[in-house]
Amino acid sequence: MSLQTQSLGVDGRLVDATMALEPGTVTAICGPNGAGKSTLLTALAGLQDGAHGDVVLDGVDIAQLEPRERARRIGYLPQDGEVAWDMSVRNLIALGRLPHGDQGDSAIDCAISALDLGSFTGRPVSTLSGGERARVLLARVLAGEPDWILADEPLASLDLAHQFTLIDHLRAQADAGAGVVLVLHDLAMARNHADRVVLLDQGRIVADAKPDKALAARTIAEVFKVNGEWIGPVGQMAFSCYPTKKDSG
Ligand SMILES: Nc1ncnc2c1ncn2[C@@H]1O[C@H](COP(=O)(O)OP(=O)(O)OP(=O)(O)O)[C@@H](O)[C@H]1O
Repeated sequence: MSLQTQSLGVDGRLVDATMALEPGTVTAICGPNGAGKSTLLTALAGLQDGAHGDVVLDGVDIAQLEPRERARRIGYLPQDGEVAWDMSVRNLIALGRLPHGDQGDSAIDCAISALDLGSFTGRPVSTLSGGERARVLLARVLAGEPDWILADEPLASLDLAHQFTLIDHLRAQADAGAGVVLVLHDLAMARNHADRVVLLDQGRIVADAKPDKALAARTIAEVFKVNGEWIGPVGQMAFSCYPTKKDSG
């Protein structure tokens, strides 16, 4: 169940990304705006136009996989998920079963419960708030029960309670053997909840290590140009930024 890349690149956007992702773990991809996080995640899903190099899933180049097989194995949530046409929440989530060609009621129910969507199932998607819609789109991915869950900023529009519910659920998926790869802007979420952080800057991997190493304060200062320090107990840390100096003149 390994997912590996070799010299993965997209001209002008991603350079020579080589890594081996582990099933059963949560990996966070972090970095400043424009660093190449979404490009890397999309390429990992085999969906990035113009990508060169290799993405290998269990020894097979994903470019060789039939799209339906690839979709069964890799669930991908893009950054700004669009809903092409209006339908009920349950029907949209059920689309996650398409690669399997079955109804998958228990998987759909499980995804609905994981994302706390029980009271929304009959609602048209067009009537949901942004955060509610984001949860539905993620539930569609989970309903497909993929081996790999690749999600681009899945926490971005969720309130605090739903962020933690989702992180707990993704951790449970990893504990059950799935590989979880998340683009995260929230460095504290990455530090506290990921097993590993891949840090990108200007299209290059500048760190690939356990969160405390990849997100050391010195590295954050170099990459994000923000000085500060980690505070709080392990597992509940926050990054406290130092005030920016202002010119007195
Ligand atoms: N379709 C495109 N064509 C050309 N360049 C693009 C395209 N999409 C993104 N880029 C550029 O590629 C680089 C990487 O973009 P990417 O979306 O991967 O960054 P990111 O790290 O996910 O950024 P953010 O945190 O802002 O979402 C950026 O410089 C971006 O402007």
